[in-house]
Amino acid sequence: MIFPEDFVWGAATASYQIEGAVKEDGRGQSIWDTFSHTPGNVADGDTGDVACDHYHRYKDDIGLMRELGLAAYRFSIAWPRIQPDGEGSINPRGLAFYDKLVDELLAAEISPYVTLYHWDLPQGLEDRGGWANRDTAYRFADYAQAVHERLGDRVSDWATLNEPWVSAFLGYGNGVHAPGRRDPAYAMRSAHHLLLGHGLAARRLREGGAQRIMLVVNSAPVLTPAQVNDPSAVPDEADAAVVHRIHALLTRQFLDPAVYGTYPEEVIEAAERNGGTGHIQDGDLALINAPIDLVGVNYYNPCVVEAGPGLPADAAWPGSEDVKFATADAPTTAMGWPIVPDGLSRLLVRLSQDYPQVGLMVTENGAAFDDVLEHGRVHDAQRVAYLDGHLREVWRAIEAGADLRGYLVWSLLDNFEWAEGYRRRFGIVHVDYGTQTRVPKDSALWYRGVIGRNGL
Ligand SMILES: N=[N+]=NCCCCNC(=O)[C@@H]1[C@H]2[C@H](O)[C@@H](O)[C@H](O)[C@@H](CO)[C@@H]12
Repeated sequence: MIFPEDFVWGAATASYQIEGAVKEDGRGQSIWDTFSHTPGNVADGDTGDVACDHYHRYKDDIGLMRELGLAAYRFSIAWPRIQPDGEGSINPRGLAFYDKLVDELLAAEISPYVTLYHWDLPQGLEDRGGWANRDTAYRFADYAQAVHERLGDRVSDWATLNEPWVSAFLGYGNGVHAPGRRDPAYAMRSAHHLLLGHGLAARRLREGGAQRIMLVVNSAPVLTPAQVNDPSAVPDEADAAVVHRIHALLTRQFLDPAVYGTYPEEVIEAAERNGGTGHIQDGDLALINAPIDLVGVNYYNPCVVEAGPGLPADAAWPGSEDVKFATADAPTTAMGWPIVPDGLSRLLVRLSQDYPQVGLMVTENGAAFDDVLEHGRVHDAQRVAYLDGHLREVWRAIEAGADLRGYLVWSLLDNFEWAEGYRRRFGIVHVDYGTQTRVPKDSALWYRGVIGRNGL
């Protein structure tokens, strides 16, 4: 299986998950600093205070990327390093770090893919309502413009947001993520304001001459248990309705406004039942519908649903009250997520058909397994099998006509896995957090071969 000649092979990380140095060079506090330091929120009381110490080790990490033959590296910029309180003057030392990072990547002939927001909102903005406050969307656009003005001469690929669904519904809905708020109306408002921030920022980036702009979403094929292993299975009417609605709430809620400037009716209905639609102002959808070049797809597993009793009220997301989230008849990763490789090709083909105007890139795909470092090696055969299986599906989606531009494995390094802390390892490179020693796992060596052959 040989991929297109210009197919982009890379890896992805995020600022709060790898940088550490949370009080260095004028960095302000983020909602994840607050959340992780609040007892009970993160497994084992872990925080991102040190993480992979990437802030100090970025040159060596880029050397690792070069040895693996990566063509691209997706990283996020910590907004609190750029504007410690989320607005106003720019912190030159914060911006200088990313300036050096970009130059080091270019010197290693690695293309920088910048994510402007990967969940570490400045705490000052959260104190003023966070994403539930419409003004945050405008502050995000200001921040995006300031970063692009400094890096736009060397960075061609820009993602505005990473997974707005997670920011809104895990951050403001069920509180599993920062800022840990549990209010379905706030979640609906936050989803809209995140999208508004995307649209406003995308316009500023385009005005500044950005070459490629993308919105990165966590997405999944929404399937009934029978459909997981039998694509020809026909759901009954109740299950079909639930599948349609959850697809609208998980994926279309974000891609329809961004690509078409419309909301699915299921989103309006969910908002009407959770605080109303007063936050959706005339003209907002036109602002959100800023032209983008790509959709970044983060895929881990399918979303398996059937009609039935929903999650408990404090865990349900608006619109999912009568939805039973089912298990798939499939092996699982250390996160308990089902391993269903063809879910990726089914998703990519569906997105290419629903949004033919934009290209696609797999901006995250990977798995956590209970890795063991022994005699200086990590024989992570399960991760090799996971990546191999999913890459075969990426190839199949391309063969089926999807405009797939590249694949970025999640993640380059073991890192701070949000509410799971450091107990879950997604990296193709092992990190010993006590010594900060990096050891490429077998999956990294395997991935290097895939890149060298441009295929499987
Ligand atoms: N069932 N189930 N769940 C599917 C996943 C729920 C949404 N979480 C993600 O997609 C996060 C994405 C994030 O960008 C990255 O920062 C995270 O480290 C990875 C791994 O967690 C993934």
